[in-house]
Amino acid sequence: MGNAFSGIFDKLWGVPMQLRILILGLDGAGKTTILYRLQLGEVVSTKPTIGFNVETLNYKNLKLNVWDLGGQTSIRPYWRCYYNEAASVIFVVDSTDKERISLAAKELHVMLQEEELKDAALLVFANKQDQPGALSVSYISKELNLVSLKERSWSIVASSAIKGEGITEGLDWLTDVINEEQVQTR
Ligand SMILES: Nc1nc2c(ncn2[C@@H]2O[C@H](COP(=O)(O)OP(=O)(O)OP(=O)(O)O)[C@@H](O)[C@H]2O)c(=O)[nH]1
Ligand SMILES: [Mg+2]
Repeated sequence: MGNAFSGIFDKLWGVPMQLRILILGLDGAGKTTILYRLQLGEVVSTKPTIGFNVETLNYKNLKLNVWDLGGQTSIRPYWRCYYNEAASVIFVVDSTDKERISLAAKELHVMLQEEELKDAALLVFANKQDQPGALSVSYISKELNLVSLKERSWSIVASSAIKGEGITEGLDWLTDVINEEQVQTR
């Protein structure tokens, strides 16, 4: 993990660090809602994303370039165009979408096999927890086979982008991991 982070940090030495974070996941999972919840602290009304949204967030001591990519089937092949130098991936799961949890798992593992993402920390949001019957974090964790990720820093956090729950907790974990890596590479 050290090399990728050291590359990112070396380039930015002495200036506010900018880190590329990707938000990925199937269509309708809540990626855009999470991005603007993070940036504006409120719920925005969204349309399916064709292409991407990118916003810069100042979070703690970090400057984050957060890329929210469209998740529709026809757009997913373009995710790879954004992998270069991504410090981490936020993968959003719609916890009410029981039919597509295995598809979400497949897309996650295909994505994680990419060489460019081998050092990227992974934060999974089990989103839409405000909905009745939402799948639990432990169920989603098993379905996504997260325990198989031996060489990667990962965490899964229950969230509701609508209610604003879990989002800060997840980002705190992510920025802590990034900061730890920074210390290790100094
Ligand atoms: N109940 C509930 N609805 C949510 C939550 N997060 C997002 N939504 C709703 O889910 C729908 C899709 O949200 P988006 O943020 O547009 O989803 P997306 O992942 O960006 O979808 P694509 O752009 O198509 O990939 C919207 O109607 C949101 O309001 C949540 O935590 N709870
Ligand atoms: Mg979107």
